[in-house]
Amino acid sequence: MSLIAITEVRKRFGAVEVLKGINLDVDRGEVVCIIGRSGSGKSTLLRCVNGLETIDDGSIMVAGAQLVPDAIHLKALRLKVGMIFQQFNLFPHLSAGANVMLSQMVVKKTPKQEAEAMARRMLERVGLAEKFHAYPDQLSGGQQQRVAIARALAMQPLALLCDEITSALDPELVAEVLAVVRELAAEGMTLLMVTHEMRFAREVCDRVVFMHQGRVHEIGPPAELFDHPRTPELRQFLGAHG
Ligand SMILES: Nc1ncnc2c1ncn2[C@@H]1O[C@H](COP(=O)(O)OP(=O)(O)OP(=O)(O)O)[C@@H](O)[C@H]1O
Repeated sequence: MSLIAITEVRKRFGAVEVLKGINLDVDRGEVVCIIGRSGSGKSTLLRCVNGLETIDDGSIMVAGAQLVPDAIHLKALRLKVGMIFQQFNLFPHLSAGANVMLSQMVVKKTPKQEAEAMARRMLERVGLAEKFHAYPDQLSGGQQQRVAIARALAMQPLALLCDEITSALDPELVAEVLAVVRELAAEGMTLLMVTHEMRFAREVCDRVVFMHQGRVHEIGPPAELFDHPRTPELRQFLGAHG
């Protein structure tokens, strides 16, 4: 059974249908990258999987449970699925360690000592063991994003959703964040990522989804999509972003 099963999902904002019947299954341990032009619905799809947006039609199952948009189910969902955004969203008045501890203590009710031990382990995992007491404004953008990854990992999610997590970074800081994601992929973490990093998508992901105008336009292994695009829309997209 797939870890994430998206079936015939439709979503509209007012008169505009942004997702027009999306079908996508993500298996445990699979790394799936979503690519596509601005406005094709990539972020909206990820936000639907995390329950940040409700869907108008279709179904989303995570680990066998139907996504139901009420408070109790959303809390359970967020324990299963972590999300990392373009903006790091760290609390500026809290240290890196406290940022990683907070959601564990608030959402999972983890005791402080345990949350701190987990925060130390997760900061070490993203290469920031020595930054436990540093505040966000003392960290580079790449380091802040790695703290955000540590925070998501501390919740021990079954899958991580990543929405253009390197887009707000200076080019020289992109590699350190992608290196962390690469390690997570190698360790077997299930990842569903929207990315503009085509080289990363080619090297790391198992399957690529090309979204176009609210639909899955092409899907397959990276070598297939990047080297043998079947549709003019994907050829044109790759021509502009290759
Ligand atoms: N909350 C909202 N209210 C109204 N329209 C929205 C909302 N969120 C997204 N949209 C619209 O839905 C469409 C798809 O947006 P979405 O952000 O999912 O695209 P995207 O493929 O992720 O684009 P980008 O690469 O620029 O992030 C766009 O036309 C956008 O303007």
